[in-house]
Amino acid sequence: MYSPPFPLDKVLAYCDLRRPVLVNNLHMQPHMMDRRQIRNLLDQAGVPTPDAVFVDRDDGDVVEQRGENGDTLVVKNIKRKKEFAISKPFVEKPVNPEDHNVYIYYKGGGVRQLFRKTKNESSRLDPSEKKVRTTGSYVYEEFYQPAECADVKVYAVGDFFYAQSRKAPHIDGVVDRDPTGREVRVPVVLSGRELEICRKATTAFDQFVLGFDLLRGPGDKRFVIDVNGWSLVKNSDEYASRCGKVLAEHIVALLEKGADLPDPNIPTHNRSSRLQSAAQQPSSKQTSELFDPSQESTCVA
Ligand SMILES: O=P(O)(O)O[C@H]1[C@@H](OP(=O)(O)O)[C@H](OP(=O)(O)O)[C@@H](OP(=O)(O)OP(=O)(O)O)[C@H](OP(=O)(O)O)[C@H]1OP(=O)(O)O
Ligand SMILES: Nc1ncnc2c1ncn2[C@@H]1O[C@H](COP(=O)(O)OP(=O)(O)OP(=O)(O)O)[C@@H](O)[C@H]1O
Repeated sequence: MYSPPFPLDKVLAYCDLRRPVLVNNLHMQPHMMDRRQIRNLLDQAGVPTPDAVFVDRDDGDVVEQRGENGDTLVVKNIKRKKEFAISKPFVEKPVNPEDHNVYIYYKGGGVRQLFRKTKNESSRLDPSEKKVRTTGSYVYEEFYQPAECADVKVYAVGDFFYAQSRKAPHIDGVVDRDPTGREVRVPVVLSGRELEICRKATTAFDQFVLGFDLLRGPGDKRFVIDVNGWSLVKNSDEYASRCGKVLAEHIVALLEKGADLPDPNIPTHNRSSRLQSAAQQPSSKQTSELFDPSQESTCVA
């Protein structure tokens, strides 16, 4: 996943013009920068996700908490004539997926605040808080207690799905690390149904390499709760060798299909002038606005 200020528009324009071999569909990236769009894509693809309510304060949504402990959240928008409700326990996720300040609200009171790991801490409990955040836009999702208190992190490389579990950060907020300092992870064998869900998820985003989180809820409930974009496993030789093989085969297959690669026999400065003439063609108007050909050598590097 890219983060601002990475110039995605410029990169997309460059790829449209030069058509390099792309492992992942870059045009899906903008749709992966908003948790609402991510959920919509998953839902459309038939990937199970927890029930959710969206709060869009920029669009005039108003939030009320009802019941003794504010256990029911009601979202209203008079202009749009909409009213939705969700009851605790629920998870409050900022619409920006790069914002990892995800809060879990428990029935009767208490909030577990998750954040990007700092040393060995991943979350903190405020036992008395009952009110949701009053600024910003969020996805509110039903909370499911995970089987074995664990998240399942899935790393897809084509049709190869590697999964590992780790203690869910809301359990006690303490990151378990091995003697090398890596977070403790345990390889997971995915069931046939889980693999089917994984295939649907990668297809939904048209990504060859994709990381996402699977929640094993009560009974046979399975949900995709988070999509992280390009992500690779850091500490598994088994994964590394299979990932390398699958990726290499995929890239060779793409090359055999005939990608429009820059001709390595043309020096970069000549390629820049060729690019300039292409950029000046009327059909490339948008590209030429976004992409400065004098920067091509930098981009290629
Ligand atoms: O998916 P990736 O490979 O891009 O990695 C993500 C994130 O994975 P996620 O999105 O699946 O949660 C990692 O979290 P985990 O999977 O280890 O929990 C996180 O590691 P972390 O917090 O440092 O954890 P530790 O290594 O200290 O254990 C890492 O931060 P950096 O290594 O500091 O960059 C992030 O990279 P980025 O998004 O570029 O900031
Ligand atoms: N609906 C849910 N029910 C139960 N637990 C959930 C739910 N959604 C999220 N969680 C828990 O909260 C954690 C953080 O949620 P999520 O993965 O959506 O946020 P994130 O900040 O994008 O995380 P990441 O660091 O993986 O990018 C999950 O790893 C999981 O433990």
